[in-house]
Amino acid sequence: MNRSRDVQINEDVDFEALIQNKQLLKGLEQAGYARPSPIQLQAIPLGRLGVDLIAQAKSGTGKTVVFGVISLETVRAIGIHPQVLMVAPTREIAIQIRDVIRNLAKYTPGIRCEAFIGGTAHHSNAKLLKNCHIVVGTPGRLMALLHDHSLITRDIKLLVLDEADKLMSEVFGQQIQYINNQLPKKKQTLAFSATFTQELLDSFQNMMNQPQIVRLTTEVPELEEVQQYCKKISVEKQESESDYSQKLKVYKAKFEMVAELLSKIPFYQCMIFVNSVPRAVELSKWLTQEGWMSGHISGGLTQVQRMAVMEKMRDFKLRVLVCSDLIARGIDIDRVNLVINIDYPREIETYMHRVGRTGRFGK
Ligand SMILES: Nc1ncnc2c1ncn2[C@@H]1O[C@H](COP(=O)(O)OP(=O)(O)OP(=O)(O)O)[C@@H](O)[C@H]1O
Repeated sequence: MNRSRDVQINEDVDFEALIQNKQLLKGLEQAGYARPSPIQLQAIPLGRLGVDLIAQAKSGTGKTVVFGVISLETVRAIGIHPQVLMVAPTREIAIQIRDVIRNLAKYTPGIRCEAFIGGTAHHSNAKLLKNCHIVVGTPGRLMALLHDHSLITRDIKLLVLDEADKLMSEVFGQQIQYINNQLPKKKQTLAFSATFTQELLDSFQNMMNQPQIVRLTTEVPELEEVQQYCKKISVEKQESESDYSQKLKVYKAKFEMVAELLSKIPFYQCMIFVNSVPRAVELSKWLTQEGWMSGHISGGLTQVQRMAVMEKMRDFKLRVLVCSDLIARGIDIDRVNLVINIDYPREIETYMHRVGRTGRFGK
């Protein structure tokens, strides 16, 4: 398969040149990873040295494998308390990371990785934490587990922050500081992001020790093989018409345009981003009536419902997923080759994340 330059390296290097651990190499091979991507080539050797690291690379270029490999090189299948803590901003990303780590660790006996997320039973977490070497979690749940002392941190040697720009933003920043304060001072910290700003760098000042920075793009990190188009929709406004009724008309016109695009563009799976949750629900229902295998996901659903929708999408039981920005980041669904934004996102970065749900690993 032809992949874009985003994920190709010029050097004649394979994973064996970066990693000695045979079991991990077998895990990588079984997962279908033959050669490292540019971010993997640069960040894995640095991370293995034990230094603090901030790594930035475009969406879908393999950042999870970077911290997956470094973590599996760090943990030992001994002791009953966690040794690695990974934090992700959404429950869906946390579950996805857990699955990638388990896959990579398939041939590494005795290593356990579990996800701890909000919306699931808290009481069963303490049991899961026993003998769990790699903990992946969302900030709120991790804080709760620290509060009630079920998450014992004394053996933690590595902290990973995925989607670090989001984790260090106003929404989660204080929670991350709190979590970090509960961890041993002597540990390695790795942070990953598709975007990079001076603000992000500053936010790590009191959390990292002279971090190494691996930054693969200095411009807007757009994906090379993803073609982007824009379609303007205009609806005439009657003089007596209210803004609300005009808005409804615009949405109706957008829905019809979506149906037209889905019929005209050949695609395997599509993600449609909508700013308003009620509109997302409405669009998904309407598309189902129109004969598309469609579902919707947003923070308005229960965790069980959210997981069921994601599973259906991954199992190809849905072709179209109408989404809020809940899953604009980090979600990796191989077959998604069409993304539609029916509203402009509120921030440029969000646009980039939404678009990055396709073209995964240079496809
Ligand atoms: N060396 C490799 N060879 C082939 N495929 C790979 C390799 N590394 C990662 N992948 C695949 O690339 C896809 C994207 O990886 P990943 O989700 O880690 O990207 P990311 O950089 O974290 O993206 P985002 O910024 O959107 O979170 C995954 O499907 C993964 O299986």
